[in-house]
Amino acid sequence: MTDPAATATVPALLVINAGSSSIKFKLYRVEGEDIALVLGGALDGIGRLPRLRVKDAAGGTLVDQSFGADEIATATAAQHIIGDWLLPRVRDYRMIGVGHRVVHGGPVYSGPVLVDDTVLATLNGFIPLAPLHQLSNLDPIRVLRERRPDLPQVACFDTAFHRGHPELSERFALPRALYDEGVRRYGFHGLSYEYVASALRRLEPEIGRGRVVVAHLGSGASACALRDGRSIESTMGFTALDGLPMGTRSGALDPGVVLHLIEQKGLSAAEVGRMLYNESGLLGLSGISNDMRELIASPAPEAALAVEFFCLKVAQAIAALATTLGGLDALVFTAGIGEHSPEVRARIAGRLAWLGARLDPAANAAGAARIEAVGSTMPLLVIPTDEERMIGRHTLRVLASLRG
Ligand SMILES: Nc1ncnc2c1ncn2[C@@H]1O[C@H](COP(=O)(O)OP(=O)(O)O)[C@@H](O)[C@H]1O
Ligand SMILES: CC(=O)OP(=O)(O)O
Ligand SMILES: [Mg+2]
Repeated sequence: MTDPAATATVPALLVINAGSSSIKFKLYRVEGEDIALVLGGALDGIGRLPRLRVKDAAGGTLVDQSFGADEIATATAAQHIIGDWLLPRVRDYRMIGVGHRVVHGGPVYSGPVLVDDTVLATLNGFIPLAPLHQLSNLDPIRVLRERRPDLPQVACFDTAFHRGHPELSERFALPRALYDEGVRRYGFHGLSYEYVASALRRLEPEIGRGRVVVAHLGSGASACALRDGRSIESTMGFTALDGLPMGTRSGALDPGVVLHLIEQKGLSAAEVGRMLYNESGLLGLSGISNDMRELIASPAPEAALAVEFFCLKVAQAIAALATTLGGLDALVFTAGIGEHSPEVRARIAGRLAWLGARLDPAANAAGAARIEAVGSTMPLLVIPTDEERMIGRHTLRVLASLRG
């Protein structure tokens, strides 16, 4: 029998976006300098309600399978399930490499990089700066390096798009030496913002050249000021804890609270970390859920408070970023909440009415690409993000540069 791998000639690459409770993956066919989606899936609810869903490029379901919590209790177990499912599918292709989302590239990386031992060791050093993400991001790289050492792997960073921020956006008001040691505002969700900036350039080139704030509202949430498609400032800082309140993360906080928790309440650093990363945000405020859908549906006043708090902080952040930009030519919503919640978009836009933002309720409810009303001083847009496609594009470029 012929080994299909020996006959497979169509080049393809795999993209992995591994998070704390989910692993997303996409397989792309390489077509010259572009990539075309073959299939994409996610295994989420790891350790709770694991569910593997995979769709083909046309949106047809290839797999929708639920597992017991103890069947897929860890990210490693999830990787094995995905690997076993993918293996016979990727055999039809000539795999040229794998691209990964890595959340923290620290001060070292301002663009995607081919992974080798030195890169991996450097990225390991950033694990404490992104405790919810970095280890999960690096784990599949390590496993694949063992199983397929011949396959080039490319790390693409959430921080890279924000490198080159003006000094004012990068600094904390802390002693200067700390900045030199790397204690800076890095910013995250950069792959998402880079994708949105490229989509804006394609869909609305004039808007793309202007002063735009993009609100990436998902499990993690941040906002970014873009000028001419380049990042000028982000609400996230040294870590992905800063800025907006998130599903389980506090967002910006008076640092005195941290001192209080340690000095007066006797919490250890690990306990404070757990509180700020896992027990705060929408979950902490509501005491009910970290999921915006559940909070919007809930009649509990605590849920309503959490939703309103979130929307207020997002609107405040947008106004602050508009100040950095010296004006606002457009506002873009993206990621899970930004793309799918008309309610949240309406509340945020409502709080920005003083800036002249006006939503068209019907377009907003329909999730249209342009949701501003006639008379709005600025376009309001919904652009679905695609971190995986951005990773795929970067990966292809890095692999092409290797071939010279
Ligand atoms: N229809 C919706 N209404 C409100 N929130 C939603 C909706 N759909 C998804 N979400 C929110 O989006 C979040 C996930 O966003 P996503 O960008 O997929 O996050 P991540 O990729 O960081 O895990 C969920 O926690 C959920 O709260
Ligand atoms: C950096 C970050 O917060 O990522 P996510 O939204 O995927 O958790
Ligand atoms: Mg995300």
